[in-house]
Amino acid sequence: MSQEPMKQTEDNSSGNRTERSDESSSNYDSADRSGTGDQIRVDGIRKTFNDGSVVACDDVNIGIDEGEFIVLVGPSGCGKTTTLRCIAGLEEPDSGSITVDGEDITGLKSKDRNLAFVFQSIALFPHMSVRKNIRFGLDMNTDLSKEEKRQRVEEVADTLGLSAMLDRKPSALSGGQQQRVSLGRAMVMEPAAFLLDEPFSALDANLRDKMRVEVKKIQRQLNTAMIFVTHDQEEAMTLGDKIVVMNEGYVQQIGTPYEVYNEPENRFVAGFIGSPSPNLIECTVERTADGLAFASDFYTIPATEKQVDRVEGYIGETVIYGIRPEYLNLGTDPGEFVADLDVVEPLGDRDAVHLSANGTSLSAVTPQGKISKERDRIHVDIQTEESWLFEEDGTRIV
Ligand SMILES: Nc1ncnc2c1ncn2[C@@H]1O[C@H](COP(=O)(O)OP(=O)(O)OP(=O)(O)O)[C@@H](O)[C@H]1O
Repeated sequence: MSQEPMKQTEDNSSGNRTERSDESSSNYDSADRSGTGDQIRVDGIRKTFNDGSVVACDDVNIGIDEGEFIVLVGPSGCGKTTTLRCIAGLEEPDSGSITVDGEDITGLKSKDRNLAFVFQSIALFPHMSVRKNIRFGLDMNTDLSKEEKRQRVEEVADTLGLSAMLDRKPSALSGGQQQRVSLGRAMVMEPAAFLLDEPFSALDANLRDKMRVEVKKIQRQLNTAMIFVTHDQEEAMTLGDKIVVMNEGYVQQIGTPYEVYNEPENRFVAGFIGSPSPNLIECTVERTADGLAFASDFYTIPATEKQVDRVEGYIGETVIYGIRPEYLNLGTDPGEFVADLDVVEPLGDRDAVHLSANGTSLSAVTPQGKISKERDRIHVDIQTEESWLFEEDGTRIV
């Protein structure tokens, strides 16, 4: 999707406004955020590489409550890992600050931050037992007594279901068990927060699903904040209490999974979250005998009451009409328009139905088996109340 990156301008987890990045300054006001009670605050982080020619992330503002599960999600290269590494102290930001429990930790070394980083690759010590692997950070960074360390390791092993495996070497564990040991190494340090960078990317799909549930359960149990990076929007939706959607270095929206799914603040978020992707249809705003409508290549979609008020000023202009696949009703007779049936793709309990209407590709989702693959033309209705409208540059209108 060709689109200018947009930057977040107002941190409000239920709805951030966005503006185009070519506008020079952000109206973000850190004073607005004082007293938010966030345990961790990322304020205005910018990080560039190669003498400033690569902007990895910019103007990143995130507040994380105690015990909150935050997921940074976005396409490859959008700046998620760099943001996480700045929080961890593995990269030094060009500007901005990071605060934990009210203390500015921006200048602290990684080891002094009391944050535990769990990497993409598992990286256990192969010659050490599970027990020693888990205890490693305590041996290196604390002067706890032997008994205190034993107790902590055993508690963590118990939480992770590793008690029976403490004397095994990592090679005698499955991939999922190894990943749990690496989580155990972080947990034993009792950090203020866990930072996880695509920790399940090396696991097969089934195990990844299981680990997601486990990590979420463990996080609930510990009630410790977690900042989790993934490029997988489905993983973000299942794990996050709050999701931070990033693109081209900028935060696009921060919200709960339902907020980013139901009320995307710009065209990028609309297109990135949800599978199959929503229909984003180019239309011209027109005045009709009945009011206002959006003329596409295949159908003139009437504006809803809510939309009429907002699009008066757009008559004659191009807008993007967004509608999720589940809000196209198929097989209604007579239907608002007719489309060609291209492919029916079984998803399990539902089918994704791919259509074309006068050259425009559309997707719908129907209950399993509702639409026969044998049909070639199909009537379609749009549940217009569920639609979004964007300006051509991607800014949400209504
Ligand atoms: N050490 C570095 N030197 C130069 N450029 C870098 C460096 N680290 C990251 N970048 C660049 O910064 C941008 C953001 O990278 P980053 O790794 O943060 O993205 P990401 O969203 O985590 O991507 P992925 O999902 O592929 O890991 C990319 O263009 C990347 O090439």
